[in-house]
Amino acid sequence: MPVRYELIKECKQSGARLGRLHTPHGTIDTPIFMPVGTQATVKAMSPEELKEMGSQIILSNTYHLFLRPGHEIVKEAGGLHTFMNWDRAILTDSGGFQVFSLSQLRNITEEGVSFRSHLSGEKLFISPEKAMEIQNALGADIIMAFDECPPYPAERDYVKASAERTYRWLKRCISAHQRPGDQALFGIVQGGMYRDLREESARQLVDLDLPGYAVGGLSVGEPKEIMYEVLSYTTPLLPKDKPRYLMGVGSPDALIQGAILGIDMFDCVLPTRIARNGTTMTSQGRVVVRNAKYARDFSPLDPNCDCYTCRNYSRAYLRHLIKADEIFGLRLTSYHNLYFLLRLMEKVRQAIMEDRLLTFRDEFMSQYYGSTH
Ligand SMILES: COC(=O)c1ccc(CCNc2nc3cc4nc(N)[nH]c(=O)c4cc3[nH]2)cc1
Ligand SMILES: [Zn+2]
Repeated sequence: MPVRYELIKECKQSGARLGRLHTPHGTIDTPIFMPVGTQATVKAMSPEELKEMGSQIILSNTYHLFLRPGHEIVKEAGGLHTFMNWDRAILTDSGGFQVFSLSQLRNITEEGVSFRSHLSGEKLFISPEKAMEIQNALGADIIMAFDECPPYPAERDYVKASAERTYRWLKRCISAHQRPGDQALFGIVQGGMYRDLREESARQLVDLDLPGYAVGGLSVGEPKEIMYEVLSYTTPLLPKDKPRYLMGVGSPDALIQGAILGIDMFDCVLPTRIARNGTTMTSQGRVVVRNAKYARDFSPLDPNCDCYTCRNYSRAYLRHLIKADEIFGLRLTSYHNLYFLLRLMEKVRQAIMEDRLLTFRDEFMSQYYGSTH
């Protein structure tokens, strides 16, 4: 059993849970935020810095590593953990979503997806079997089924046919998985924004008794209220004794609301991507530190944060570095944003322990967004 979820406590105020995810590369306290390291590095962060801020699991991408440097090279290096010098847990996404969000000239058939590399333009093809071959070579502790994430909005007929094909692809992934003893394969619930299709997809996946379940097809441009509505009727269909992973989420409010709705795992490029243009998340809300108003602001980025960035540098200095396009600038803002979200999830876990997650949400929302909404 490569990955085992231990349910510690259910929140009395909401659908939130406190859990522990035991993996061959360490134990993860849930609910958890996973920093995204798409190309075998969390951009601008070293493994030591990620450990220092308390990260227990990071995400990498099959699509990107297949294109460059190629999964054979990573395998020859001894796998992703050795290649990137990360001895804690890793989850790899299966490439379905990335093919659609990154490459041109795509054609999707029962067999798989053909596309042109966004790097070289060469014609490539990924099938469920290929996605498993790549992920087995990379060696992540948790791997994702090869699926289609339908666009938003999408016609019901399209979403229905897509979800049915994704289910057939999942069975092919299970058959093609070469390392079920040390890599846990998670299924991905699809079905768009259609309740009956979501319920059917969840039922089919639960019948396969998988080690974990992701909710896919969300955070694709739909209003947050719709995402929350889909979660409110989907997560209760998933087994309590298995981890639930909401893909591609997210912002502080969505992390808290997702936990309230019973999600245990989250990932998003948001904190590191916005850091690179000088946008930071602080206890008082977003601070766009490249803004002229911080030119002479010698106070810390976040007075309530004890991270390396906030203990040693001023907003004026950060603004200067970002404006000067200095690499150290995006390192400092990335470090803080990741630290902020990892601490936020710690506070969420503490609130679940004390049965006061809804109260915590209201307090956080009024501080961060200036109102409870
Ligand atoms: C500044 O912020 C940003 O740049 C930024 C970019 C993208 C997202 C959204 C990411 N959303 C998302 N990632 C996803 C990854 C997925 N993977 C699979 N296999 N299947 C899915 O069904 C799926 C859905 C997703 N939805 C959020 C934020
Ligand atoms: Zn900080």
